[in-house]
Amino acid sequence: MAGQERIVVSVRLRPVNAREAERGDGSDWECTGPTTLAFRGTVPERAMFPAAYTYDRVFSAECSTRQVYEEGARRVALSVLSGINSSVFAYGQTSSGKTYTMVGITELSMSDIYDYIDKHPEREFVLKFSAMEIYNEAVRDLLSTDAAPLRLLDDPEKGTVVEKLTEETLRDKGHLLELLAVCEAQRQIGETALNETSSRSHQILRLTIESSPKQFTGRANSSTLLACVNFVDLAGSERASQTAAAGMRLKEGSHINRSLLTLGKVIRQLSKGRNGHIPYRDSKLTRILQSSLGGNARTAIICTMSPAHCHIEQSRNTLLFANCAKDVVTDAQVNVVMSDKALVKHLQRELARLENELKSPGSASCSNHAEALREKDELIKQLEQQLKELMEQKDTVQSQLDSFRRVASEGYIDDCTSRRWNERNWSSESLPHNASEGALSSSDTYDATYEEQDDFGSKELDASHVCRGHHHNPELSERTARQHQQIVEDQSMFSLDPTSNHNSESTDSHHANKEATSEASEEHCKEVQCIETNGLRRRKSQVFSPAIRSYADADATEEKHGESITSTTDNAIQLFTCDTDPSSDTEKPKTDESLALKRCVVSSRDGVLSRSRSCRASFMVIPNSWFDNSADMNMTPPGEIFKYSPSRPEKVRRSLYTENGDLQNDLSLDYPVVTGRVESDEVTDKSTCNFEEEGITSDISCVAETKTKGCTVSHIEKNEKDVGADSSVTSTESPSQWSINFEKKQKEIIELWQECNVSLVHRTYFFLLFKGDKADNIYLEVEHRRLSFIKSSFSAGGEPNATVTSSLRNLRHERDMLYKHMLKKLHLSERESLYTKWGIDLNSKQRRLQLSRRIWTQTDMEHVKESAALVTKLVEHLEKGQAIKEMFGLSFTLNRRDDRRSFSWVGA
Ligand SMILES: Nc1ncnc2c1ncn2[C@@H]1O[C@H](COP(=O)(O)OP(=O)(O)OP(=O)(O)O)[C@@H](O)[C@H]1O
Repeated sequence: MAGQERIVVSVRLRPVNAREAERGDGSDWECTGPTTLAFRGTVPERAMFPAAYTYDRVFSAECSTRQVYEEGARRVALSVLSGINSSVFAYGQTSSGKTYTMVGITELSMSDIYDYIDKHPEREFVLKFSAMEIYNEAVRDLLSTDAAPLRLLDDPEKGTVVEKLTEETLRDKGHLLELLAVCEAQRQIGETALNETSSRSHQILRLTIESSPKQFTGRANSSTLLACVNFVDLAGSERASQTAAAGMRLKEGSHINRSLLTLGKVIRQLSKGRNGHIPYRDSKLTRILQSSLGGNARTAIICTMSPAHCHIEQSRNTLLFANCAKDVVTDAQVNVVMSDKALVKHLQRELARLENELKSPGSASCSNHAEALREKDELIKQLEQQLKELMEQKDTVQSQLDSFRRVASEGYIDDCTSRRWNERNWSSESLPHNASEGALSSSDTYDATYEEQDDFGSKELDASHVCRGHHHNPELSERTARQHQQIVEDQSMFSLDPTSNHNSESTDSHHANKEATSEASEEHCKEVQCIETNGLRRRKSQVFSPAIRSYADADATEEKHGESITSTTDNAIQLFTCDTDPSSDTEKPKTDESLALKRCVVSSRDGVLSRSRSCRASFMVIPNSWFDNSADMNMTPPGEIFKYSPSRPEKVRRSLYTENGDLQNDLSLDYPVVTGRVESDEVTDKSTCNFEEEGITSDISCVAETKTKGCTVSHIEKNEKDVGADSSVTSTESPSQWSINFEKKQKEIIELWQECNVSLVHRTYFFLLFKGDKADNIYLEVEHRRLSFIKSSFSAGGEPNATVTSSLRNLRHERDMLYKHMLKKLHLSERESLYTKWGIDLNSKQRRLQLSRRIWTQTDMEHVKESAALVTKLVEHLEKGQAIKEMFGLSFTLNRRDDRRSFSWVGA
């Protein structure tokens, strides 16, 4: 588009004027082609000059000014519209037609420029016009009446500028014509011998054009173009002597020549290249036109000639000048105004436009804006309303949450805990000790509810809710029922909450444990609910031993207080509050809700089973349900579970077996059934292992050992003798048959453990505890049925349910816990040995994790034994209570006044 290019040089011959014709001075020049001018004259020195001259274009006398313009100047002149500076010169001797040509070219250019503007409405054009005259090396403003010469200033960016030069912004084309007329009038005109209207000055008409897009379409398209075009009508180039001027005219000629001579020098120098000094500053003319002469401009020079023979010398000079000019190279560039400036201008225009619109309220755009504002106002109102509603909902929920938390953390739990503790005290004081302990039925373990909620407070809340019977927020009933509906299906429903029946430190330790308990332990800390039947309660007092009667008496007392006993049908199942605080009689659950909550219950037909008093069980106790024949199972160390009283077995038997010696039908119910344990003080005192005296062992073996410490086996065996044929389960089997049955049952249980995702510690505990003793049959039987029930609940609905998911999660938590303990409990050598033994690459990553994931994953006996041994190893040296919290939330508490201490089955 632009760049280095040569000055466009053309030559125009004017016609022979009348004066020349009168002298018979014919034309010596002939345009032999569009670009060639040939000398046809006859002169002696002809051989010294070229016969033909070639330029970009030569125009004969017959050519019109329009043709000269279009073919010799138009492209250059209109470059200004593209942001390129341009200049059109007329060079020639006086009376050769310079003014005649330039006037025409200027007008035509202006016309084309306005046409262009009209054809480009998308852009905005600003035209400014200025005119100056260089006369006797003085610059004068042709648009000003002030004849004072103007100074030339050097601007770093613009180059040479004429100080205080008038610059008129053109309104339209007519305005321009007016100004041109003014310039014509202002130009110094002096009559010479050659040209009666000879221009004695150099005239420069300058049109500056700035254009920019009217609409802002991005910074890339927002550039403003700024350029100027100079129309230069030089004074005559003839020598001063030739003008026959004298005096004032002589002076004019010398100045004229000075500028012209400098112009010639500059052109000649430029034609040779830019290496040498270019004497721009030697004259006003060359200073002002510096950029047009070899600078950032596109230039056209039209050399005018008189064809008359008498002007042959001047004509040759003109042609020599033209020859030099055509070798001059300029470097035209598009002048782009900085985009930021253009942007500012655009924004200013946009601001002005908007201001105008605002001043005109009825305008369409203003109407649109008003509509938009109304819509936005509506939207804001709607959003504000929504926000208000949301805030109200938030406040409501927050209030409820606060209430729940308050109830859970302060009221219910504390009440519940204290009531439990009070109850224990109360029971201990008002009832024979074992009655209060034995009053709790292992059936509770099946009532264990497993809160699936993550929120500990919520769990606590519901726990307390159940514990307190119906001393609760009625709004929670439905929710609690739903939760229990799910919870009870969970394997963890067999969990017993370790916090429920803690020792004398229970309340404090409960809260302390709450904080210290890990997530896993929280998962394992579950609530249980106590459900029993009226029939059971009623028959209990008739069938059980005095100790039981004592308990029944306590129940009677409770009933007297209106507590939880629902007088419905025998089959009616009632939710029973865990903590039978007489003071909370009025807070007992309603029968309907009890029914809604029932899942794992003791049937009313199970009239011989002891009633449950314990509402809380912990994880490991479910299984323990079957040796948890004690109502205070969760307050009893594992070993004590087996401390059947010599005087009690019959009642135990009766609670487990029908009169025919068969297991109670309850054991074959769909609901898991647990046996009850009832102890008398006397029996307990005699049979219960004294953990303090004996120093409770700190590993799982203690359980087995305890079991064999004459607390259970001998009594059971004795019981069997007592019961005799009544115990069909065992009495009908020979030792060898029992051994076979045991292995078969054990194998099935192991399989069921795997299928039911039973706690690994429970498996270990159970596996190590029951190794084939004949008296264990009942436990095996109950465990088997319990697991069968769980398995059936797993597949209820034909697909895995939440219970399965929950059990798997718990199992994973337990594995994680074992994984964590590996590092603490196993030396590196032990671990490496285990890795090798269990087929884990010693170099593999997550070796411990792999190991934890493989424990109890198979059912072959070898794997089971190894798994049990490993689990035992991992949990054996735990600090007192730690296992409870972190693994099982299990605490067997010796709930005796003289032996109130927390006991973990994994060690004290
Ligand atoms: N191509 C042309 N056709 C017809 N007439 C012309 C042509 N060129 C010039 N003339 C006439 O010649 C006369 C002198 O022309 P002009 O004034 O333009 O010369 P000039 O070069 O400007 O002289 P000066 O330098 O003295 O001003 C004018 O009367 C003009 O009308």
